[in-house]
Amino acid sequence: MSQDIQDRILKLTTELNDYNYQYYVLANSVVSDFDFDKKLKELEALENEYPEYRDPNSPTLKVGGDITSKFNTVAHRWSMLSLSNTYNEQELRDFDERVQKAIGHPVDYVCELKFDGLSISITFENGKLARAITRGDGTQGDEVTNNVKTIRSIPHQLKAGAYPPSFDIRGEIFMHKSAFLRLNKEREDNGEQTYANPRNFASGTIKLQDSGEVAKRPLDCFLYFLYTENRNRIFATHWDSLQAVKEWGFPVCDETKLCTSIDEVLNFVHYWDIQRHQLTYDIDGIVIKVNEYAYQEELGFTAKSPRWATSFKFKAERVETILNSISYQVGRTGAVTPVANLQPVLLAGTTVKRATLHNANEIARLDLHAGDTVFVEKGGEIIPKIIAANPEKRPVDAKAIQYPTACPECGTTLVRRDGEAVHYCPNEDGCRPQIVGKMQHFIGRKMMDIQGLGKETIETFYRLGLIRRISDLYSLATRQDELVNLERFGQKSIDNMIAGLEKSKEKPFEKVLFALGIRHVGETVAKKLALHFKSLEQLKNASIEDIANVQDAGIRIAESVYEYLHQDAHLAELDKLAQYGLNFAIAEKVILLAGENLSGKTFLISGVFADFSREELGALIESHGGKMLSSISAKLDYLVAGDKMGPSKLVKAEKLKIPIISDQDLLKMINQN
Ligand SMILES: NC(=O)c1ccc[n+]([C@@H]2O[C@H](COP(=O)([O-])OP(=O)(O)OC[C@H]3O[C@@H](n4cnc5c(N)ncnc54)[C@H](O)[C@@H]3O)[C@@H](O)[C@H]2O)c1
Ligand SMILES: [Zn+2]
Repeated sequence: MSQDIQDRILKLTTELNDYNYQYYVLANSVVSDFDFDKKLKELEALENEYPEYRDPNSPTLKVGGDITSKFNTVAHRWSMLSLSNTYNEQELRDFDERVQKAIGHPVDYVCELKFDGLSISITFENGKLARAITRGDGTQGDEVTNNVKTIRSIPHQLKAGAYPPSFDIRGEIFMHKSAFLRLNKEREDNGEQTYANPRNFASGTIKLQDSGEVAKRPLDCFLYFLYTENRNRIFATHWDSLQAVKEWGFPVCDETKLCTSIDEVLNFVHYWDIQRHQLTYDIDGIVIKVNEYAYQEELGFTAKSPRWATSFKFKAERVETILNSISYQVGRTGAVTPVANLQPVLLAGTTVKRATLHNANEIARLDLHAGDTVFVEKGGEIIPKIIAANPEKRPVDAKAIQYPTACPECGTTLVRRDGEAVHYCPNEDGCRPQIVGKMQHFIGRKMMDIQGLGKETIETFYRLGLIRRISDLYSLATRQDELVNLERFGQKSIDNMIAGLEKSKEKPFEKVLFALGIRHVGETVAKKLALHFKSLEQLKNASIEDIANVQDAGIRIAESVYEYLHQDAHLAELDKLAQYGLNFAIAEKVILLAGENLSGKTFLISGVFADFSREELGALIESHGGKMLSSISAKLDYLVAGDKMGPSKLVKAEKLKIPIISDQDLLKMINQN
């Protein structure tokens, strides 16, 4: 018996420590929060009964750590703890009773949304953002100041005001659902790994080493705790401190409420359990904090969390439905994605018909059988996910789902590389979705941005046998006689398309590299490779190691690029594209000038310029440490204006008194000593 208990404790400890590592360090959820918390509570109960078996490293004793070796480790001035949690009302009432008993009478509570992101502690010295540190193990964390500075809602410098000379402010960094969906889709299209929910995306982003990349992924932040010396001499309550920090310029969530009874707290909880689906970001519960600082001190802390606060966590909505079938979709990089087709069912306000299954591992992990009844949840409240099959409802003789061995589109045997979870169809030149997908990717707005040519036209041209590979697009100019006979394709459309193709030849090397659609090469990787190697010739001569050494590139990307550039068919295609005049090297003027003169300044480019494309100017600014903004706001330092700038931009810039400069002024700034 006691051996059983010891084994169970050991098993739970190991499992939970592993989930923590996956969650905090790798930004990955292997189990649902509910199941994690259930196991943690089971372990806690066992340890209380049999303290002799408690592991000193038990997850019940410590805050899950996110410390990595990538950043400086910095100590917190005030330790940064977790929060106790509950999934039911009675436990919330028990919490209130414990508080009342300790204090001797009812108290006020501040109710806040529990933002589902990662916590951050930001130090301000004399009104200036000095440091930002992740929670880490609660005592010390990773210093990610530069990354946090890219978050627009966080001020870098406070306006003069009545704030203490030195204080820490804590809050949650998160990503809005719309940004998550957009960025994840881009990653999927590029054959890059996707994130399961906005929380994982946000925490993966804050741990990137390249702040430039962080800046491209819009993060947001709400602040909810103030710490400073002698805080309770400045404010009597948490509520008062929140009102003050809002005035100092910090983003504080408006949906925060002061409640005078536990019933009022429960009303707030019930309201948000329904209304949370309307928010533009995810919350996973409600945080309840004792308002009065004096009472907080009276109540104190456990090893892991304050006794004066707790959280009520919402259970992810879960429904049962039937797995009708699985479709296998082939993407443009050849990656095969299994998708579950479900009996339509209502979940968190929308009808769910399909759920992603990621890859063969996921199907095996769920042990899916044909016709299974499955539990479906909305992961991060957005993407439906199959959590488990219900074996009790499995039809007799149901067969386990077998992952296909051949491509559903072209019949080629699928391959799966060592260490990769995804199956690929290797038939790059003969598999329709890959051929068409690659050409559609090539013409995209962020790639070659070819005007006058759309995805459907590509599909049609392919069907008619006019184009089979990217280079065929550039041959269309000399084959107009074949085009004029096409239905619904007049001379004007042809002219537009040819002009669009011609214009695309000006696109810089980095865009061409991205547009080729090499597996795992997204926009940022392409840019880094282009800047580092400067030309296709040099990239071709690079070893896998050389490529992997480029910042954040990594071995998987390096292997993919290397392989691509060592296949005859690709080389022949690249030769043709070079003959058509596409850029396969970085323009020299950009390289020669690289420096730091624009460091810390923000720019927006508008209008057209005689000597530069807008992209060249943007690259020039970035290569000298400047930052590009996408709209005019008070954060903008300079508007670089060319001819034909939109009048509304001009008016807005003038209103905000933003200096308007020419491309020549910009060059002067860059070249000054
Ligand atoms: N699914 C998994 O694999 C897995 C693994 C580890 C942890 N988890 C989940 O994470 C929990 C433990 O994580 P945790 O310690 O960060 O606890 P938590 O996320 O349950 O609660 C504490 C955190 O809430 C956040 N928070 C959001 N809004 C807040 C507000 N208004 N005021 C104060 N804090 C606010 C803060 O970041 C704080 O650190 C577990 O209980 C589990 O649910 C899941
Ligand atoms: Zn195929």
